[in-house]
Amino acid sequence: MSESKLTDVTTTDAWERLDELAESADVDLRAAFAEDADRASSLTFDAADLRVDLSKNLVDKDVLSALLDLARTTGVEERRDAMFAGEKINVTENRSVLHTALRRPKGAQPPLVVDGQDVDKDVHEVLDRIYAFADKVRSGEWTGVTGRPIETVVNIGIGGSDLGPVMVYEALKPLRHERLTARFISNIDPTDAAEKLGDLDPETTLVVVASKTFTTLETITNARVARTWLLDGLRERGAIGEGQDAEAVAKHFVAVSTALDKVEEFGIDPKNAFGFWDWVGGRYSVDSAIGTVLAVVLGPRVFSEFLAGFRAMDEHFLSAPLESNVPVLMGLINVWDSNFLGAETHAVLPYDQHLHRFPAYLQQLTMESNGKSVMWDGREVSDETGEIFWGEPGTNGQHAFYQLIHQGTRLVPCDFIAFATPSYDVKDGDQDVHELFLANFFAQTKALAFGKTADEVRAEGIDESIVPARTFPGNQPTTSIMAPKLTPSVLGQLIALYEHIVFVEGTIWGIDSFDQWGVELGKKLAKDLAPAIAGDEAAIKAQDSSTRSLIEYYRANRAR
Ligand SMILES: O=P(O)(O)OC[C@H]1O[C@](O)(CO)[C@@H](O)[C@@H]1O
Repeated sequence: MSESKLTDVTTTDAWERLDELAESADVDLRAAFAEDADRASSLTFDAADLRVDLSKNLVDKDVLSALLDLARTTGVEERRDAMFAGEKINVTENRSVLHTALRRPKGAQPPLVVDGQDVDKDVHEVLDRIYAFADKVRSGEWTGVTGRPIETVVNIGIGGSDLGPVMVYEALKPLRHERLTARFISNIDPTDAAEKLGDLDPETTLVVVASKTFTTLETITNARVARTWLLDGLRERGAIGEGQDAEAVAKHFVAVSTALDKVEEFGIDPKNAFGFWDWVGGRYSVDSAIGTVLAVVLGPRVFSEFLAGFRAMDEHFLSAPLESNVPVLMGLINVWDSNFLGAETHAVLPYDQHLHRFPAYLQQLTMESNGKSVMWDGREVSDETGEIFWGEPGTNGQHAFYQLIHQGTRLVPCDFIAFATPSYDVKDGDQDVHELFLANFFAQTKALAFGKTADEVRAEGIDESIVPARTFPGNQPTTSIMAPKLTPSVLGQLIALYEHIVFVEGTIWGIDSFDQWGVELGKKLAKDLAPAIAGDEAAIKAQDSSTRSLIEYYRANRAR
């Protein structure tokens, strides 16, 4: 997208209209549902296998029509098509943004060729290699250096090289190979590696070092720690002798990266490395080779169903008209809530224990993507960007923070996610426990939308003095997302849905959702601070007084 095409969205007619509507319109959900018997059906949409009910949001026909104008004015469809075609829409890094190419089926037409690169061919070559490797590990043909089959796959990565794999593993764990489990080391806090490796048997452990850049301090440090752990462990039990380190590393370490030269420098055989490309952002990479741990433990069939799910949502995003395009509508409603109604945060509340890491995954996807204050032409934005995402699975959250959503002073839009069929059929006597669980899901969005009036409270004979405390204002916006079951495909659909929501919001705000310069300064400073922490007096003196005194506290209190 050329700079000249970028108009500050806040200067557009659509924005002005939305400002007016926010001043004048006061959508009352009780009244809106009472007046329009078709509200639920007209605001419920299907996208692939997802049923998405937007009717409990604070929108009416005028608001939606102005929001759709905003999407047209800001060229959401044109920029979407540019992204899928491989145009360099990541302007600050001069890169294409092609995570959607990772899930194109073999033989998709027309083929995707970008800058002379046959993207489809490259994607499927890597996928085929990953699947062949996964099959070998799963069948027991690939063994550790002592000939024993692999039992634990340890993924070492951070950010996008961790959050996606761990979230998907947790979500689909019942589908894992019966011999294989996965563990995930991400934090440079030595506790993480110590606890995750401590009780493992090096003879049956395979380490996947996952890093797009292969320079990330946490990952490279943890990979070295794991290599030392592996070699020491094998030596201690006499499993390897002098000169066998490289052989052991070759059987127990594989790597995933865009920087295959650095993988080799680290000592991992490039034969055991799976590549991807700079046009896959870290937080958009779970469906690239970064998912190798998943292909191994869950299997190639599960992984390909997962990819097909992403693709199904991509097709919806590409082809549905704006008026029924779910990622577009959800992105627009998020803009309405945060820029016009003053919502400061956005909760995502999955009613499925297997999705317990989904909110953490979405935090990186949404906040690293859209936490920006300059537009892609370098000018400062004129209004808020980047929603703050947070959440926990239901029903746990109900007993923790829902009070604030129901009766606090803030507007907290919530996405509720649930599945018709549970992973486990459990009965409490005659009671289907999943039905109890879903009763909570339905009850919460109902209570948030319609509340409980003072008269309804009084009608229950409540003492007048506590009627205000027991009244629920309602009118809290929610979106309900349901699907038949949490399958690999449905999970892929959900992830792609949020990827595209982020894209829509970023396009409207005119920001580059695909860079992450904001994390660079801290990374650099951490490296620069190392000498001061190690006791270099000159380096300590060079610090500001607060940092200096914190380092001095550390040095005085570190027990060894
Ligand atoms: O995969 P890498 O290169 O190790 O990076 C890990 C993560 O670090 C970040 O660059 C941010 O620090 C993320 O965007 C990325 O997912």
